[in-house]
Amino acid sequence: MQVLKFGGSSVATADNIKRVLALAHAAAQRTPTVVVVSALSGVTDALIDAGRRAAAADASYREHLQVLEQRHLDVVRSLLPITGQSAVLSLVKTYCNELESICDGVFALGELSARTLDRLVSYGELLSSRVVAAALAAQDTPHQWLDSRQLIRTDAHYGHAAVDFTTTNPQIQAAVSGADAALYVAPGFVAATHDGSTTTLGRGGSDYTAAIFAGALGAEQLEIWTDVSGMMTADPRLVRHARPIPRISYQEAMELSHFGAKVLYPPTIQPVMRQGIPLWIKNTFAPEDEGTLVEVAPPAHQATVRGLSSIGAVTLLRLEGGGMVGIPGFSRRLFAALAREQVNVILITQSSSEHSISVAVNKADAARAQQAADEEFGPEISAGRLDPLYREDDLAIVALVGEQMKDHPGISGRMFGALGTNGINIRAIAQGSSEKNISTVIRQQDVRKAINVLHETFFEATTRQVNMVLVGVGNVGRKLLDQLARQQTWLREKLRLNLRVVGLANSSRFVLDEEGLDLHNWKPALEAGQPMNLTELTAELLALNLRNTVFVDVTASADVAAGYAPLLARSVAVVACNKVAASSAYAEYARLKALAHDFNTQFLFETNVGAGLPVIGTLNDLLRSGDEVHHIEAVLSGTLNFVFNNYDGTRSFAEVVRQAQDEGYTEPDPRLDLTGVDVARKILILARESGRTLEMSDIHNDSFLPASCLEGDVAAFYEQLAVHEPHFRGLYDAAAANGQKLRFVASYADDKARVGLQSLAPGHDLYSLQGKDNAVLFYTNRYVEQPLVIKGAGAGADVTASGVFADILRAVQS
Ligand SMILES: NC(=O)c1ccc[n+]([C@@H]2O[C@H](COP(=O)([O-])OP(=O)(O)OC[C@H]3O[C@@H](n4cnc5c(N)ncnc54)[C@H](O)[C@@H]3O)[C@@H](O)[C@H]2O)c1
Ligand SMILES: N[C@@H](CCO)C(=O)O
Repeated sequence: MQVLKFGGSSVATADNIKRVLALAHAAAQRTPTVVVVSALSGVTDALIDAGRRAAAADASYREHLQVLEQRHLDVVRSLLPITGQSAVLSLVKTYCNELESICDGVFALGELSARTLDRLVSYGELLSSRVVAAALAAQDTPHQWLDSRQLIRTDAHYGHAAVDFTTTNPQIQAAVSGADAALYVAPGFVAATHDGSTTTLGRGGSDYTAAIFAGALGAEQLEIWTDVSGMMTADPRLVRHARPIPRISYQEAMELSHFGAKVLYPPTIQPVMRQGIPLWIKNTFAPEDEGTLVEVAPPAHQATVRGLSSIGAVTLLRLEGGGMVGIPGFSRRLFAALAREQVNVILITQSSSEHSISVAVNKADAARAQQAADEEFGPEISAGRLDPLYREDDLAIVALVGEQMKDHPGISGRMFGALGTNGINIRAIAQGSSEKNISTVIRQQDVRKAINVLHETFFEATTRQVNMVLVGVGNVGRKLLDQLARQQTWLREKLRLNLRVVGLANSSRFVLDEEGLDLHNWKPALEAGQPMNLTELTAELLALNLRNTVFVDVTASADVAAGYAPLLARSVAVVACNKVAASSAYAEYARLKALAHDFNTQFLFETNVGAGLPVIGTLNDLLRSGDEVHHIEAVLSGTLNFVFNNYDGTRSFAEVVRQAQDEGYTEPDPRLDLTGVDVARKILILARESGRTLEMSDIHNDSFLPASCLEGDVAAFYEQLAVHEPHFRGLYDAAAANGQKLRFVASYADDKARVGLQSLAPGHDLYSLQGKDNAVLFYTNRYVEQPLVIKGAGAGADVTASGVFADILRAVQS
């Protein structure tokens, strides 16, 4: 004996019912089968709506009932051959006439009682089960229609009646054992009181009907046929990679279904759990899919978290005040007051200080709950011993479910860590001591992000989505996009990162696309984007509320740098090769670092010094391991090193500078390189990263550039370089005469930093630098006689882009 239940979508149309017939027929070949059906999808709601209209003296209920009648007649006509239609067509009409009479009565009285409503909605299942039975008859499949109202006895709690199993079980057993059919069809949801008045078992109650039949008959299994392929690891409407859970315990299934996994009506579990009857959840539209098996003890599995669930539209109510500490009875009074108002409490937390109790309730119940509690505690509130009940709306509950969580340390740590690094604030936490469920209350608007982050953390060790916005698509930005495009597959396969660029901007346009831009063809999307406006870009990005988000600044713009703070404050990581922020006022640099720390995110700018060379990372490692930097000497300008390596008077100084710019070593404005400002910024950043509180004005800059080179624009600057050719030639000749080379050197020692041109002899550590190389010498407590040296290309779009790339990976992997 087995019981199969088909939900509303499985019987929504004639074609769907044909699938049900085939499945039922096949099942009955194997073993006697009871088929329980829901109403056609949408019918229960339509019946409630018709009843309410009638009660509100709105005569339009008649047209609504006609639509319902027509829908059922149409299904019969397309499902059955003409010869088999007449009996069931007249039955449908009879039922619909009864429905109309009930509604006419409601209309006349202007009142819809719970009892009448149950009577009204029972017709949904009566109709659908009769249609299915008639279709079986038409195809000569032996079967018997069972009237659940005569078999399932309940109390008179209309709308949510409680089953009297002592009477029900023998009635079901007698009805089935007395017949010799192999296939039975019964309406779900409906039952009756001892005196025959129709009741219903609560919304979703057809599952429960099926479980009651299965329990009474000691069925070998219960199958719930629906429109998804099992109970999913998370709501598939929220999580694209949600997948069916192959096996799950009754307890876990109950937790998940209580918490919003709508495929199973929670009471369903009880009758089958009592007898250990296996329960399958299967997909009518993909019967070959394995589905979910709910059983006593599913095999242990590596994923200790079995599923995730969420409930939206939650309100948190908090009773707080010194007056409740150590005094028994406050929680009893609170819960009694809520119970009197029929308020269902979804979650409870109380701090061990006993200073506050928080309860989560459905938003629809919140006003009643608040009033009930305020009335109950009126005297204490007036006396100032308790605060008025505090209410916070627009919240949701997100929960991890899994029986094995209790044996594994660190699950809640991973949960809170994953939510925290994504800027999701947890308002309350609840975990029962059985630890089957760890629940967090968060903002409603964070639910999608939270569920996805948690799904990735607990179910998708294989892929983590990273959402990146790149501002600046010049030399470095374009190279970075090339590198990302080339590495995307590798990142997915080796690092399990699905790195997507969801936003791009240059100085004129920006584009955001939640689905990710095509890295091989991003230009058309950017050109079709909106006019660049950083405030709008930031607002739109934050509104998308994507997980693992990184904002990458590859501009040289002070405006863009000024926009980091609001991003960090929402836990968006910032990766900058733009040096403006880290070299701005110390207070700003410190504020951004503190924001990153406080909001559990990253502010990384490795490429600010030495481009792709690991300079800042190495310095941080030295300090973290307890070393102390007391002296730095460095060549930090790729441009100036290139210029002084290539200038020997055979080509003009201006030509060599132009070549550096053409090859992509200079700043967008090359005067920043030639004046030494770019180098001053870099030594300032190194000093700060070494723990010193220096400002730009503390850096002594011995510029070698004649003052007139800075008057006017970049074109005028090149003209002035040409005018001052003898000056540059003089500098070169003086050094060459002594066998020396010109190097623009930055140094830091004794809390003082300076930058300037030096003429270095062959033995000097910085003498033999090639091309656009940089070199940094760190003298520390551990590197005393010989410095720690970092050396290599210090400018160039390719190396810089790879440094930015490394920072992005650091930001999302930390
Ligand atoms: N080139 C290198 O070797 C190197 C090395 C290290 C760091 N950097 C830094 O990289 C940054 C970019 O250098 P680049 O050579 O790619 O410059 P670039 O001039 O080629 O590109 C700059 C990009 O930024 C965009 N931009 C400018 N202002 C903007 C604004 N307000 N809003 C949006 N976009 C804006 C421009 O449209 C352009 O797409 C600079 O900060 C530079 O210091 C460069
Ligand atoms: N313009 C810079 C780029 C690297 O920061 C340089 O030449 O060093």
